[in-house]
Order: sequence, then structure tokens, then C-alpha cells
Amino acid sequence: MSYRFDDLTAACHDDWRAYIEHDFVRQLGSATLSEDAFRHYLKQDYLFLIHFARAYALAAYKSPSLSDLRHAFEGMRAIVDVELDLHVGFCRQWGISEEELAQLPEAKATLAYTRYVLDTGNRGDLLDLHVALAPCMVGYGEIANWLNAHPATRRGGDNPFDAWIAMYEGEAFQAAMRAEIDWLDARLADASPARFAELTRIFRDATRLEIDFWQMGLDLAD
Ligand SMILES: Cc1ncc(CN)c(N)n1
Repeated sequence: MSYRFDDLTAACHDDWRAYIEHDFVRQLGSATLSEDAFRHYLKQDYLFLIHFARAYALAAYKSPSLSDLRHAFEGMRAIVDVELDLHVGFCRQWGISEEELAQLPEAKATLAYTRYVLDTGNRGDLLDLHVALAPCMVGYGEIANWLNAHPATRRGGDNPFDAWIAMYEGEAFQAAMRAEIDWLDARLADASPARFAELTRIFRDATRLEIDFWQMGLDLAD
């Protein structure tokens, strides 16, 4: 049996759909999300992205070959140069200054998710780490595509969250998503059933932590 990335989402089908189609995502698409929930999410996501950039740096450290190193570097670049750059701009538009971002306390959901990924990468090998990173890198690209296909989604000036959807449907993020899927497809092809079962556990846990992250935004949880 030769595995692919799609086998991970199939193995965790219910959790994956609960993440992609979460109420936070639906409300964001239909422009019914509360501004406070979006602001809370934006602030915590800033902290999240910093730790995820660190996780890609860990992937670079764990890379045995130049092509793995380049892949980790591109992932880190997508987070630092594309997402974080745009993110700081969004925060400014939503009245959140860089000074405020620098002082933020971390919500429990942010702590749990980011440290889970870093711990998985520290304990495991490069494939464990990339599987733990995949719900982040692949999920948001898929969410943007799902929102675009959904009839309740409002785009353009009608939706104050339109720029968020635009960031994740944009070519820079979609290319990073495809690169992550291609990298995983190539590595998963050699996995044994037992190894695939271990990787499925990691992927499911990271996906469940993504669901908690959305819920934290909706609940304004600290
Ligand atoms: C919680 C979370 N997950 C994923 C992404 C997309 N990199 C994000 N910005 N934030």
C-alpha cells in the first residue's frame, strides 16, 4: 500500500471536516462573525504564527538533505514573509498595534497547539513534524477554497473579512499548500501501515487543536 496526504484526511474525516467547516469559518464567510471574535482570533493567531515559524525552523534543523532544507525554508518564508506580514497589516486595520501584539498573553488553545507541534517535532523525525504542521499549511488553503465554493459566502466590500479569505486563496499561500502536499505525498509513499497509523494520530491531534483554536476565537477564550 502506498499512502498519500489524502489518506490522512480520509482517516480523520470527521475531525477534518469539523475543522474546515467550523462555525467560525462559516460565520467569517457569511460576514456574520462578531468583530470581537475576529479581533481575538487575529491577536492569538499572531502568537501562533511566530511559534509556527519556529517549528519550520526546527524542520530546517532536522532536514538531512538540501531539498528538505529548501522545503522547510520555503514554509518558514510563507509564514514570515506572506502571512505574518499581511497579518500585522490586518491587525493594524482592526485597531491592534504592534506594541499590543508584543504584550499579548497567550490563550490556552494557542499554547496547547503550538507546543504540541514543537514537542512532536522535537521528539519525532522530520515526517512527524511535517504531519503535525500539515493541518495548518494545508487546512487554511482548503478552507479558503471551501468558502469560495459555498453559496453563503459573501465576497468583496460586503464582507469585512474578505481580505482574510483573499490571503489564503492567493497564489503565494496556495503554492505553499501544494508544496507541503507534494512533500508529504513523496514521504508517505514509503510508510508502512504501522507508521501510517502513528502519523494519523499526530495529524488527528493537530486537527483537533485547530478546531479548539477556532472555538477559542468564537468564545473569546483566554
Ligand atoms: C491557527 C492557525 N492555523 C493555520 C494557519 C495558517 N497558516 C493559521 N494562520 N492559524
